[in-house]
Parts: sequence; C-alpha cells; structure tokens
Amino acid sequence: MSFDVVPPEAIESGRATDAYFERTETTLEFAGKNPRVVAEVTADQFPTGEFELLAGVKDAAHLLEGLPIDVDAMPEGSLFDGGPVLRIEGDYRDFARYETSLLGFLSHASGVATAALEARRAAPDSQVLSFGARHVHPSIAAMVERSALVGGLDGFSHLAAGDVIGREAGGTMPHALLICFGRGNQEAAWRAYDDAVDESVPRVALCDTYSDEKDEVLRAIDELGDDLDSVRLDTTGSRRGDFRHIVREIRWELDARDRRDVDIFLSGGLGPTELRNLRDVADGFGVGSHVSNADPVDFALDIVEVEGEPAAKRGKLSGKKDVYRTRDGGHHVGLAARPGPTDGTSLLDPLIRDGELVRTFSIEDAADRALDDAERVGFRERAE
Ligand SMILES: O=P(O)(O)OC[C@H]1O[C@H](OP(=O)(O)OP(=O)(O)O)[C@H](O)[C@@H]1O
Repeated sequence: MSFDVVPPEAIESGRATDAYFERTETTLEFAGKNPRVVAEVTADQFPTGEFELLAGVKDAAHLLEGLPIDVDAMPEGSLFDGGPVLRIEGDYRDFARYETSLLGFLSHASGVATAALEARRAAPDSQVLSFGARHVHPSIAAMVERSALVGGLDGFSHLAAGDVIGREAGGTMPHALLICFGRGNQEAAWRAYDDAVDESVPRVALCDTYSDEKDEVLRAIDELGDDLDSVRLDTTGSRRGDFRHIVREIRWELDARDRRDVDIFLSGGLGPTELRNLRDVADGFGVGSHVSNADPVDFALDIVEVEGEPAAKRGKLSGKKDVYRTRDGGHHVGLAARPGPTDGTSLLDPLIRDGELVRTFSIEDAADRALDDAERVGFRERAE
C-alpha cells in the first residue's frame, strides 16, 4: 500500500503533467518545430479592481530551475490584478510539460494566501493562527501553512509543515483531551497538561467542552492560577447564540477577578466577518476553513509571442508585457517594449536566467510586502 500522492520526483521530472503536453512534445519533435516563445501566467487580462495575493513562487522557481529558459516573476507577497505575474522566455518544448505543475503551484498557494490576507486585514492587531490543515490533503499542508504566513498570519498548527518550512507549529488543546479525562474532570485535564507539556508552550485552557464557557473559564483560573495564559472558546455553532456577548462576558468576569493577563482566544468557523465583529473583545483567533479551503486562483499560461512576433489565442492579449504599480496604488499592464507609466515601478523581476535561480526567498519579506502592498492598493476581501 502507498498513498495516492504524486511524488516530488514526478513533479521535478515533468511527469506531473497533462497528457496533451506529452503529445504536443511528440508532435512538435516529429514536425521538427521548437519555436522561441514568450509565455505569460495571468489570471485576468485587464485590471479588474479586485486584487489577489501571489504565493507559490518558491515552488514554481524550484520546478523551472535548471531548464534552459529565462523567467521573470512578481515577488512573492505582491498583490496582482490583470496582466502577467510570471513570464517565461525560451524554446517551447523545453518547458511545455511543466505548465500543469507551474499553474498548480501558483494557483493553489495564491488562493490560500489571499484568504489569509483577508483574515489578517480583518483583525490586524490580533494574533491569528492557521488551524485548517485538517481540512485538506496532508500532502499539501506545508503549502497551506506557508501561504498562510505569506498572507500575514502569525502562525499555524501543523507539525510536519513546520519541519518543511522551518518554523515551529503552535496550538492549544483539543476537546479530545478533555473528554479523555471525563465529564466533570476538566480541572484534571488542564492540570495534567500544565504538568506534562514543555514550559515553553503557552498554557491555553479549552473552556467549552461540557459546560458553560463562564463556568469553565472560572474553574480554569482557579485550577491553574498564574500558570494560565489564555482560554480558548471554540463554542460549537448550535450553542453559540450571541458569541460576541459570551466573549464580552468572559472578559468581564476575568477582569473582575483581576485576571486581565488572561487572553481570550477564539476558534471554530471563523472568517473575516466574524474576526471584524470580535477583534475588539478577543485577543486571538484560530482560522481554519476560510484559509485552508480557499478557491485556487484561476491562472492560465499562454503563449503571447512566437519568434519575436506577437501571437495569442482569442481572448488573450498578444505581445510580451510588463505590469506596473503606480504611486496611487494603480496596477497597469503594458507592452514591455513601450515605456510604462511615468510614476510606475515594474513588478516583474528576474527569477531564472538560463536555468539559474537568481532570487532568494523569505517568508518574512513576502508577508511584509503583502501587508504594505495591500495598504497601497486598498485590498478588499472578495465577496463571500
Ligand atoms: O472551524 P475552522 O475555522 O475550520 O477551524 C478548525 C477547527 O478545527 C478544530 O475544531 P475540531 O472540532 O475539529 O477539533 P476540537 O474539537 O479538538 O477543537 C479547531 O478547534 C477549529 O474549531
């Protein structure tokens, strides 16, 4: 038995492709054709006013590294809206079969990163963690957690993803732990956690398993005293009623007992709307499905130039293009051979030159760029 997972070697070798690319290679070779082309990855041809966040560039770079081609791309963490986010120049047969994986890397990661940015901007001053790895195939957990960080989230829960991206996972405690100790024995569970888990781990007591949130929170502060850092309320939807009122009440009761130091952390079906509604009464949030289940961006790769001449299928714009950010946050698309807007900065930078990677990657830099660029372009979350 093995998992139904396409192995990394198949992606690197180009086997992870659609069959029609293999047949295209066969046909072009048979016909003695291998034209020099420019091909561009775009979501929209013209700007639409709706920005999305680019992620997945590191994996795209690894995919294309070593091929005898030149690649330019927007930096990871850039907001895009119309025109190319990545451009390839080379002999078509040298990269044709990589289209499938290239688009997959960019589309999925950008969708997740955009959703994370929506959550980030909905609660800019709160701690927001990615909790949604459980909703997706485990083979893409590192992509989800990395993209969540690119979108500005503060952390994530998946251990193995942390190993891949070089960051430590965080988290609290599940209801399963409380249930293992039995109803009425929540104190024993919180106490055992406090005694057992490494000191570096914040003491966050889950306080909604069997009884009322207020009751469990007061019992948690009685049991753990100064050891208690936070309480987590994951109140299930069927019991939630007015969640904001519940949270305000918990804050009141903590403050009344001089426990302003105890933070309130919320989770369970939260998205940007809920975060905006709760951000002034809670200290942090765990966001799952809104981020992990985001729709992929609908990227396409299209040939736009053949042997130096403009060429494109119907519906696509021919010619090698560039994209620019103007001082007022505008996003402009133009032919690369023509001058851009006078106050515009080109967003496409070299990524690969004749197969050699000419860029380094930093999650921190990408997240900083995303937050700055979101402010500049006035990024708004997509309609639900
Ligand atoms: O709801 P989402 O935004 O997608 O976030 C993920 C959810 O997964 C966990 O709950 P779950 O009920 O699976 O586990 P738990 O009972 O151990 O908290 C966590 O507590 C969140 O509520």
